[in-house]
Amino acid sequence: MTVLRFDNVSKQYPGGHVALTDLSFAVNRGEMLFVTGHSGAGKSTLLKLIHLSERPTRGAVLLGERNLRNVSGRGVAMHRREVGVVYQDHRLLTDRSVAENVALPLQLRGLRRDEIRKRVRSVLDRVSLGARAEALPTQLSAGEQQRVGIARALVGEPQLLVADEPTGNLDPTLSAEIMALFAGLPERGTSVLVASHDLGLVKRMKKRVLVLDHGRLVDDISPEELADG
Ligand SMILES: Nc1ncnc2c1ncn2[C@@H]1O[C@H](COP(=O)(O)OP(=O)(O)OP(=O)(O)O)[C@@H](O)[C@H]1O
Repeated sequence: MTVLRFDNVSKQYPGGHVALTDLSFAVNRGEMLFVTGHSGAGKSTLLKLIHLSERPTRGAVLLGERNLRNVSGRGVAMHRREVGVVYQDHRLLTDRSVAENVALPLQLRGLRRDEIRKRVRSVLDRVSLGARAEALPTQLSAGEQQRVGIARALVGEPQLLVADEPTGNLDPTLSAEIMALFAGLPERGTSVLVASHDLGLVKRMKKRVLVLDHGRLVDDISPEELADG
């Protein structure tokens, strides 16, 4: 089953810069893949089209059956419930505890307090932070902070998780830990799309890799090809 599809997508920013040209690919349910490429290749732009921070100039982006062109107003918030986003700088609220940060998306949806507590506890256990629920983000290590960001993106049980350079600020050991966490998500049905310019890290994961070059999709490497290499 296809979760995400790009059909001949191009993106030109106001001012004329062409960030993506005629991009087509599909992501299956429970698939993990990377998008890589040099700085400015268009990785962040691709992710922004998925969580509707940007719109394509041409072509169509579909989440399941839904063409995102037809999503606007309140539909944007609804759409973002189905797409979890992890940022490099994790964007946590520093005056709220770990548990409060993770609870936020569910509070915005108006879930009951006991339901929120249950879900937050469960997702913090999944990222091995059950014991740090009451800590403030500033009391955590960089890797732990990133795991809180991941928990916040997962707590709403999105069908797709997108992450933009999620290990950009982490050392190699912590980066590998975070990647292992992502790699476990597809087992539970969540598809994962990670943008990273760290080719060494990407290759070690032996997952599908989309390669962008100046906004064009120049390679779509299967896990089998990487396993052979
Ligand atoms: N809001 C914007 N307005 C105009 N041009 C933009 C805008 N955002 C990005 N660009 C340009 O589009 C191109 C692709 O940018 P994008 O951020 O998608 O690349 P990237 O592969 O994520 O790069 P990096 O690895 O450095 O984050 C770049 O040339 C960038 O300068």
